[in-house]
Formats: sequence, structure tokens, C-alpha cells
Amino acid sequence: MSETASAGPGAARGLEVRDLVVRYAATGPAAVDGVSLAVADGVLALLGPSGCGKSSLLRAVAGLEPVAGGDVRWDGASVVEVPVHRRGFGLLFQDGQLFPHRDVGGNVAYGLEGPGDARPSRATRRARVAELLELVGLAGFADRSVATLSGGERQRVALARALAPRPRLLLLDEPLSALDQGLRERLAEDLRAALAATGTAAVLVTHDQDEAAAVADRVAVMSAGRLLQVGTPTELWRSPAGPEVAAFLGFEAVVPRAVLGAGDAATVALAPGALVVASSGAGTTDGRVVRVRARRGRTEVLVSVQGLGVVTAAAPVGWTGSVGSSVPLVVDPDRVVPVGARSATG
Ligand SMILES: Nc1ncnc2c1ncn2[C@@H]1O[C@H](COP(=O)(O)OP(=O)(O)OP(=O)(O)O)[C@@H](O)[C@H]1O
Repeated sequence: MSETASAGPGAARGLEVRDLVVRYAATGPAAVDGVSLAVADGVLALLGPSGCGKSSLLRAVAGLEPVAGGDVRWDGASVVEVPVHRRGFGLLFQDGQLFPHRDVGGNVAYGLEGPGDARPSRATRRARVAELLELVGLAGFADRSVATLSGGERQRVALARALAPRPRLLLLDEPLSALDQGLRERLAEDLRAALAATGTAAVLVTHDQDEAAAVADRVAVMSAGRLLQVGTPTELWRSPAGPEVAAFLGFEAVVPRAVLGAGDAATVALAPGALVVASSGAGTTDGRVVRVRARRGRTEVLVSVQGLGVVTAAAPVGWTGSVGSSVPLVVDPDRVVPVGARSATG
């Protein structure tokens, strides 16, 4: 099912992308511009805004886009010349592209249908299909027509089909993007569990930082074809490498610490809730209320603060204040992090 030249002892294990370049035009900026990363096990999310090159990178790893420079290696050997279906990588896209003329079981079994001797017996296939459907939360669905499935169920079937041949790496391109928010959160958890239970290494393309954090062990933040930072979700949130990473993760302001009244020049980023509405007289700064909103039991107050712009302050549940009024604010130091303090790339 997979094909690579044998690699020497001590070679890197798993996927290694080296100085990869992907170009769609001879001139102008490259879609992927010299990216290096490695995935031996676990899940790596490629996170970044639309057009930053995430899909191009994933497609080049899959073999669906030609490589203009650099290398894609598996266990130390280049796979650039290996055709897509021989790389041993599974693929799952936003629209799982199920076969409409096959039932659910038939779709999952497709991944088990090797030619001739490689094909497992009918009984083995049935058992494996049942096992995979159970893994993705669809036990008993084997005989259902795919036309009767919801969007979330379709993606679960597509995941089961992609996992069926036990790929050595699963490549996922925005697999949850077509689903609505609540469903996306649930499926993100289930996706993580299915990958962990099968021990499948994966690369997940997403533009959603919450989804990246929910599914991936490590997150690679991309911008304009380049990698800005790679780290665990916690590492990224604790120490974003620069203002662009901070903004993309959802920090609301990147300023010298002195702006918060602490008197040092280091650059810091404020997470939502870094400012807290204080009782009158207790504030260290003031803000003007722009909007008050209740979210999942929390009260969030958008405040405009000199030197910071508009940020989200935390307030006691049920807090009421009128738009346009001035409120005292204190800083919650646990929601303020240094920016660019140390590099977490690699
Ligand atoms: N087939 C193509 N032909 C020409 N240009 C392309 C092609 N595919 C992508 N691009 C360009 O390459 C750049 C990177 O696109 P890519 O789809 O990899 O980004 P992305 O981060 O995955 O974005 P999105 O989330 O919107 O898909 C963009 O400028 C895009 O317009």
C-alpha cells in the first residue's frame, strides 16, 4: 500500500517536510515558501488565515500538487516521486465525498478493498467495518443509505473510510468546516478520540484556532506561505512568537507593558478578559463601554481603552452598565502574556 526507498539507520521517523516550496505561477510569491516541519506521531494542525498556503502544503504532502523546491520525506526517504495512492497517506476533505450508490458499510469497506490476494475475506471486512463505525459513533449504521445521513454523520463515515486501510498518516483538509458550530465542537472531540484510539498520526488544516487546540497536539501557525511558530496550544497561548501570531490566536491587543501601568518596555498581549470591571474607585484604568453581552453564563463588556483600542473585559455575571458610560478596570495578570519572549519554532 505504501512505497518508499529504505532509509538508513538513524533517519527521521514519520513525515518530514524540508524547505518546501509550492508555486502556481512562475513569478510572484510562492503559495508555500520554504516550510520545514516534522510529524512522527500525534496530530499537527496547520492554522492560518485564508490563502496562507495551508491547503497547498497539505496537498503537496499528499502528492496532489507538484513540489517546486525542497522535499517531502517519510522515515527518512523522499516520497516526492511516489504517486498519491502509493504514499500510504489517507485523505479527508471538507466534503467527505461519499459514494452515493453505496450504503454506509459499502463506503467504509471501500478502504479495505485491495486487489486480489490483498483483499481481506468478506467476514473480516464486515467485522472491520462494524469496528470502524463504532469508533466514529455510528454503530449499526452499515445498511443505511448515505442519502439519509446528516452532514455530521457523513463526515463520520468519511473518517471511518479514511481510517479503514490503517493509513500511516491522515491528511485532513478543513474536515469540519461545512458543519455548524455546536456540531463542529462535538466532532472535533470525537475526531481527536478516533485518531488517538487508532494511534493515527495526522496533519489537520484549519482556520479555526479552537478546533486546532481541540484536535491537535501541536499547532503550526502559517502566514503568507511561511511558518510563524510551531508549539503545543498551551505554548502558543503562553508565548506567541510575534504580534501576528498573537492576533491570529485571538489576543486582542499587543502593547508595551507600560501601557498597563507596570512600567516596563516588554511587549505583551492581552487575552479576552485581561481587563476586569472593578468596583468603583478600585480601577487602575478606565474604559468606555461599547457593548455588553452575555455569553454562556459570562458577562463580557467591550470597552474602549486609551492606548489599547477596543478589548473584551470580564464582568460579574448579571453586571449591567450602560453603553457610553465609563467603567473602572483592573488588569488580570494571568491573561497577559509576553510576546516574542522566546522562539518556539521548530
Ligand atoms: N490551483 C491553484 N491555482 C492558482 N493559485 C492557487 C491554487 N490553489 C491555491 N492558490 C493560491 O495559493 C495561495 C495559497 O492557497 P491555499 O488554498 O493553499 O491557502 P489556504 O491557507 O489553504 O486557504 P483557504 O483556507 O482559503 O483554502 C492563495 O494565494 C491561493 O489563491
